[in-house]
Amino acid sequence: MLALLSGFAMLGVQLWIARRSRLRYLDLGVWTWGSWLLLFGFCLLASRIFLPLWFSAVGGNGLIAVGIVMYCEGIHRHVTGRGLPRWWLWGAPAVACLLIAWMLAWPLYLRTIGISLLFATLLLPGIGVLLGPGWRAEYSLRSVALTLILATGSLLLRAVHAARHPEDYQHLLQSSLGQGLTFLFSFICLIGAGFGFVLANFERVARRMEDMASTDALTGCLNRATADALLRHELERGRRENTPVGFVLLDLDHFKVVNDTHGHSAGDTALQCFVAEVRRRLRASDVMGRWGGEEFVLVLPSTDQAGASRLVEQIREGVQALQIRHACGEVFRITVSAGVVIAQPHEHLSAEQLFTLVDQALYQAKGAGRNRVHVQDSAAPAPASSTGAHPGRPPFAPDASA
Ligand SMILES: Nc1nc2c(ncn2[C@@H]2O[C@H](COP(=O)(O)OP(=O)(O)OP(=O)(O)O)[C@@H](O)[C@H]2O)c(=O)[nH]1
Repeated sequence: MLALLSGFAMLGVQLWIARRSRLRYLDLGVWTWGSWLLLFGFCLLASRIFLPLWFSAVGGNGLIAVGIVMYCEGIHRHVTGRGLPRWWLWGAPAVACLLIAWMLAWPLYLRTIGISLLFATLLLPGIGVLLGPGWRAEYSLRSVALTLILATGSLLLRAVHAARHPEDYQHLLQSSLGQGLTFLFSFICLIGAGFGFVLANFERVARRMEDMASTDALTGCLNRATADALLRHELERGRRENTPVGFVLLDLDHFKVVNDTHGHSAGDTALQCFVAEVRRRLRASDVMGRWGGEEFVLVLPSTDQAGASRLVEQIREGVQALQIRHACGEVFRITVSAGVVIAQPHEHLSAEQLFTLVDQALYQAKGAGRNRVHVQDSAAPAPASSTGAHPGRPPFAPDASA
């Protein structure tokens, strides 16, 4: 009992401290409460020598039952973004407390069987969600699933032990290796699950930070540095595997007018709708990045000129057909111009040269009246500087991928 008390006290303190750091917005709060409830539950059970039996048994086991439900609530919130169904969250602890009170009249070995089965049942919703959607979330959640399964198994073992050795369960302070070990092991597993849950929360924060460092917050596209790094990677792979790589620069037409006419937030909505429209036409291996403002790039591995032109023409038509509905109900349309270049493996074009060429192609598309696609021949000489490129564009920044 002392081991469990100190274990849950340590877990509670660590969760509480973790919550005061950058993890405060996560679901650790519910687990912290669950851990305190389990700790107080065990304190009440341990005080049965001083307190009336009904008080320590119902209060202690009841608090442990509520603590287990809180753990499952935390797992559900973490994995699904929603808590347990309300009827279970409130109903399960209430029914558990009633059952525990009812079991008081039973012989001790039967009460042990009943309470062990009750706790094991309360753990099931947490295990279920961890083995389902939780299995594909953070890796640390798998260790939480495993430890909760071990805790449930140990509780079941305790029930079996009590059924087969009722003589070991004659009075509360009777020592028995079988019942002591199963009890200790099941709750040590719960403590282990708590530490696994903290790790899963850290894993989630790390993943969010990684996403924030590599993606654009408004559109969810890769940011410029990441897209640039992937372009270089795909060029290298294209050379090695002797396959062409398509590079596309997309620029929304007269986007300043969209902002000026409909407002900046309508412009943001247009950018999001545009990205969704483009993305649904891409293959999983294609890369879409936001190069800046209303400019986006596509890196299309193993794509020849015919394939890239067809795709970009479809994108242009799709964008033209989009009806963008702003929050105030206003509907408006946008168009896009695109420059396309194909890097042939034997040409050994650098990312900088490719960008200069695609920039020229976009300039042609804009100059020809916008809402069109211009395919640039990669054999055309690339100018040494950005002279003649799309006016107003910052030159290609080779350090963007650094
Ligand atoms: N709403 C919104 N507007 C943006 C964002 N990023 C850039 N813009 C706007 O995009 C506009 C780009 O304007 P310009 O570079 O003049 O280009 P344009 O009006 O699209 O004209 P062309 O490209 O020549 O067809 C500017 O008004 C920027 O403020 C953004 O994240 N949200």
